Amino acid sequence: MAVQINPSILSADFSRLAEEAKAVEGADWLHVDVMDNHFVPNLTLGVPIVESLAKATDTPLDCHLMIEDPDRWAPQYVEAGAGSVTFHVEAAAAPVRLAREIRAKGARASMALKPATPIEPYEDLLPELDMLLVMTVEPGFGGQAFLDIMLPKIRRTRELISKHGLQLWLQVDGGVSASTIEQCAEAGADVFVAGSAVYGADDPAAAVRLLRDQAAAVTASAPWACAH
Ligand SMILES: O=C(CO)[C@@H](O)[C@H](O)COP(=O)(O)O
Repeated sequence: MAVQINPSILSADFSRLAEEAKAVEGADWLHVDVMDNHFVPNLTLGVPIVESLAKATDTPLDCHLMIEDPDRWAPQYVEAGAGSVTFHVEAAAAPVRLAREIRAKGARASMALKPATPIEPYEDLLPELDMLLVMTVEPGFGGQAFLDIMLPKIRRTRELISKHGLQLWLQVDGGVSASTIEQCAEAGADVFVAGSAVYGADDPAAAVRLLRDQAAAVTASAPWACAH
């Protein structure tokens, strides 16, 4: 599979999470935004809800931890049933140890960069990861405008992945929609988180398919595209 679409449940109706998860079955992963009101100025959900969601859907969970002290909490999200756990490098005390622990527990390890965090200092960490997330908005809220000044960072990250011959996925998150997904794909992203563009659509499952088709059309000719 060359591209993946991960609907973000931040834009879903939290009183009907199980139904909202089922509404996007067919998506590659369900993106779960965990916020603690410290690392970001918003509060969402935690381990018990992830545990319930994992039982309510067959779609694997991609948990994005926008929290302080991910070194302590990330392993608990793996135990709760997440198939992929993303921690922020700005918050992690020991990112290499944490990535190894997530992998050892059986999940994919992923690291996120806020918009002002460059990728270059972390080049040597890339082999420790299964996915790198380049935020295309300031983390904390859905429905924000896509930051197109992140496109060069996506491009540079793709170049580093190719330079090292790695298979890790490159995810973008924030303001991803039918208007912006092609630019992200052209820059080298292959995993796309979309909240309002999916859950704001009349037919969320159809929105996922359309976004996937748009991105796939771009990456089909990309030299870095490969089977995951
Ligand atoms: O992590 C975040 C926001 O911090 C995202 O996952 C948003 O939930 C994406 O929502 P849209 O920008 O697609 O509406």
